[in-house]
Amino acid sequence: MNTAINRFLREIVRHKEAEAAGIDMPDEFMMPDYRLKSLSDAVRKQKRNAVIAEIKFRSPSGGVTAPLSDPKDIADEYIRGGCTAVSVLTDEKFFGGKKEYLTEISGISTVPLLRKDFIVNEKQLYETKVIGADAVLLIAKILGGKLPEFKETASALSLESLIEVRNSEEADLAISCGAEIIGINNRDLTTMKINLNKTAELSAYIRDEYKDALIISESGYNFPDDIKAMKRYCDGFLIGSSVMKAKNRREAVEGFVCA
Ligand SMILES: O=C(O)c1ccccc1NCC(=O)[C@H](O)[C@H](O)COP(=O)(O)O
Repeated sequence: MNTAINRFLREIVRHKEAEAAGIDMPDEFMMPDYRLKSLSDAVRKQKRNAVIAEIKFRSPSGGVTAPLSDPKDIADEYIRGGCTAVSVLTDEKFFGGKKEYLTEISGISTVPLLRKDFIVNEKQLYETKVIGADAVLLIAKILGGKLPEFKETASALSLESLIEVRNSEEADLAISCGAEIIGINNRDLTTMKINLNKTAELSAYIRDEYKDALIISESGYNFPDDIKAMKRYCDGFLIGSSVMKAKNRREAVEGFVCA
C-alpha cells in the first residue's frame, strides 16, 4: 500500500474501530423500514441509466458539498429524478454524515439504500442492518483477506455488498468471493484526482475474467456527457458531489438518468 493512502486509511480505520466498539440503536420513533429492496435487481431492471445518487454533505476531496438540510428532502428529490438507489454517507468525521440519516430516509424511500461508510469491523454490518440499509459498501483495500467473511456476514443479514476496487488485484479478490456488485472507484486516494478511464480499464479486466458481476462506476461524474462516454463500460453510476451541489437536484439526477 502506498504511504499516503496508508496514512489516510489508517486514520479512518482507527477512528472506525473506536466507533464500532458500541452499536448505536436507532431511537424508537425512527424505526427503520426493514422490507427488503434489492440493489442488484433495481440496477438490472433500470431501463435508462442506473444512478445511485449519494447524500454527502462534506468530503475530504471537495470540502462542503452543500449546507446541512433534511436528508429526507434530498432523497425525495433524487427519487423524483428517477435514481435507482440512494447512497447515504453515515461517516460523521470525514463526510458529515450520520447513521440516523439512513434510518430517517428508510421511512420514506421507495428505492434501495446503500450504506456508504468505512466498514472495518463485523459489528458495523449488524449496525448497518439495524439502521435500515439494503446494501453495504465493502472496500477491498481496507478488508483485504477479511473480505470473504465480511461479505458472507452481510449476505446472512440479507444485505447486498457493493465491493469497491481500484486495481486488478482488488478486482481478483472481489471476484474470488463471488461479488454480485463491483464498484470501480475513479478517485485516486493519493492525489484525490479523478480518472474516469479507470472504469474503462478495470471493467474490461473484470468482464474478461468474470461475467456475473454488475459493475458500478464510482466518483467524478459532473455532467450527463460523462455518462454517455462511460456507459458501455459499466451497469450503473454512483454520483455524489455534482448532484448534492445542483440547484435543482431532481433535474440534475434526471439529466444523468436520461443521458
Ligand atoms: O469523496 C471523497 O472525497 C473521498 C475521499 C476519500 C475516500 C472516499 C471518498 N469518497 C467516497 C466515494 O466513493 C464518493 O463519495 C462517491 O463515489 C461519489 O463521488 P463523487 O460523485 O465524486 O462525489
